[in-house]
Amino acid sequence: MQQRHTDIAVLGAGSAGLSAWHTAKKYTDEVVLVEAGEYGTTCARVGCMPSKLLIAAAEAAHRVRHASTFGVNVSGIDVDGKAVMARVKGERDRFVGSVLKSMKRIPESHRIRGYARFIQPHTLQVDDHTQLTANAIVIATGSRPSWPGMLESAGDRLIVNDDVFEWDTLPESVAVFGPGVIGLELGQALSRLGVRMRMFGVGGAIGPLQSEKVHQTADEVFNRAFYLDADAEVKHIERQGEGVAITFIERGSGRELTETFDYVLAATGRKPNVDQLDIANAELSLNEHGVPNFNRFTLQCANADGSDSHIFIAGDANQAVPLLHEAITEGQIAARNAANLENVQVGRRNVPLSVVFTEPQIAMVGDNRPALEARYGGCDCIAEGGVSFGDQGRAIVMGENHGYMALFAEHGTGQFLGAELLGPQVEHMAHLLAWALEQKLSVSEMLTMPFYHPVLEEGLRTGLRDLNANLKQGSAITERCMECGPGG
Ligand SMILES: Cc1cc2nc3c(=O)[nH]c(=O)nc-3n(C[C@H](O)[C@H](O)[C@H](O)COP(=O)(O)OP(=O)(O)OC[C@H]3O[C@@H](n4cnc5c(N)ncnc54)[C@H](O)[C@@H]3O)c2cc1C
Ligand SMILES: NC(=O)c1ccc[n+]([C@@H]2O[C@H](COP(=O)([O-])OP(=O)(O)OC[C@H]3O[C@@H](n4cnc5c(N)ncnc54)[C@H](O)[C@@H]3O)[C@@H](O)[C@H]2O)c1
Repeated sequence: MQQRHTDIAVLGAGSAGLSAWHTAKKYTDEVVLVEAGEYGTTCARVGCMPSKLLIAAAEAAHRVRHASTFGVNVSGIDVDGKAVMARVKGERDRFVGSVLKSMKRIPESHRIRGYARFIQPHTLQVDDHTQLTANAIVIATGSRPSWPGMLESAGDRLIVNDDVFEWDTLPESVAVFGPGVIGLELGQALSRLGVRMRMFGVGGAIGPLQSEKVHQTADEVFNRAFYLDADAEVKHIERQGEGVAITFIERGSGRELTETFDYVLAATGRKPNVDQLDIANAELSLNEHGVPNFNRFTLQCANADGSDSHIFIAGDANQAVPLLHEAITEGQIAARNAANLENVQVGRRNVPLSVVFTEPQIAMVGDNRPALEARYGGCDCIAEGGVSFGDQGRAIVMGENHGYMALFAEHGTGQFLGAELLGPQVEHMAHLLAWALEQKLSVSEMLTMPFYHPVLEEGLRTGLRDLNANLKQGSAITERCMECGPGG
């Protein structure tokens, strides 16, 4: 057994762990990165990048299929599943390759391969070959898919996102459980690629949406494209022959149907990889899910006795905001503080921003409505405005005029607070709004910004004008912004 000591041990060479390692290295030469699995990160191997590659193929198929909307007739469309998956995997390998290349910047002497577990608060066992003690530790072990027991009846046909990106070709059919972020992105992509797909949820949730109006619009728009029952009644799941038979009550008709699918894709959430760390030996204060309690601004964990720990937790492992850009920021903050235990500082956190790459896209900026209600404690301080993309000029031009945006601001100050967007390419608008929120702009200040014509952002201007009117800081909109250009 090798005995080793280091200033800082970083557990997990994912996006959070890598950003932690590089930050820590600025403060000390004694930083060890421990990785249990393959190098390459979840984002590049089975997350952000391969999912966007599959979506890109699906968009191509969708464009061709709907070219006749523009008077362009394409005879026949043939989705070559093998070619689709070959490109997904080929480009995915390129992204993984660039991560692997960047790993070379981390000397071998700073890396340990193996699964880390706590023996004591400062001591880790890595597989059965190394005992590592560290002055400070950054847990950056990520998360993994989780699913309810009922899906286990699908046997070897139960799959998760990781499995999709190993396919050599597309299957005939998939039942997706979980209309969350992963389910919506992958389910819609598969459907557009010609895979027979039904999507089942519980409790009615669709992605991260909270605004009733946006949620309702999403339910309608997605259901025009594919079968989505966000509050499904699934009676029975059984592994049968070459697939899985699912008995459910069909939305709309109310009929009990039994349909067979090649696979059941579990997209029912992810759980942080802290349950197999022997975390009890770290003597930390844990929440009801067994995840260490930590400070969101310092990433420092709390000891069981309430004092500050030498352990930090970053990225999906802490379950707070499981997004790539947050994982990187958290890795930096955690490592900076792990290297300065006597002078732990609050790190700068950006305003919440997330995008779901469906079509129409979903984007969330700032706190959502329930979070704002909680913050303002029912003081009637929040104004809401909104606009449909239904008759937005550029969206009509593109043949993508569906969706709705809800915008929030503070009464009195007129300060912009956040938004829920469902619409064409709202990823870009969401960035503008996040930047405006970072700058603490008021709605009237945002309205003084330039808006080109004809662009989707003119729809945003209409929404902001509606919000401004509801703030009682501007004139009410009686009709769309025709003086700003047609279809604004
Ligand atoms: C399908 C999918 C699509 C996504 N799309 C997006 C997107 O479009 N945009 C976005 O912002 N986010 C997206 N995400 C989320 C994003 O991928 C994650 O937030 C991000 O990858 C988390 O990084 P991480 O470093 O916390 O975890 P990871 O990259 O998973 O790294 C954790 C590492 O820790 C290792 N490890 C675990 N336990 C141990 C141990 N005990 N000892 C040593 N090593 C250990 C693991 O092997 C792993 O390498 C997506 C996720 C999925 C699954
Ligand atoms: N575009 C992006 O940024 C992106 C893409 C993919 C993933 N991610 C990240 O990964 C995280 C995890 O994504 P996810 O989709 O696994 O989780 P999620 O929490 O977004 O969605 C899980 C969904 O499963 C549903 N569900 C739970 N139990 C169910 C059951 N028994 N039957 C049917 N449905 C059930 C939930 O109601 C929810 O809608 C996201 O929160 C996000 O942070 C981000």
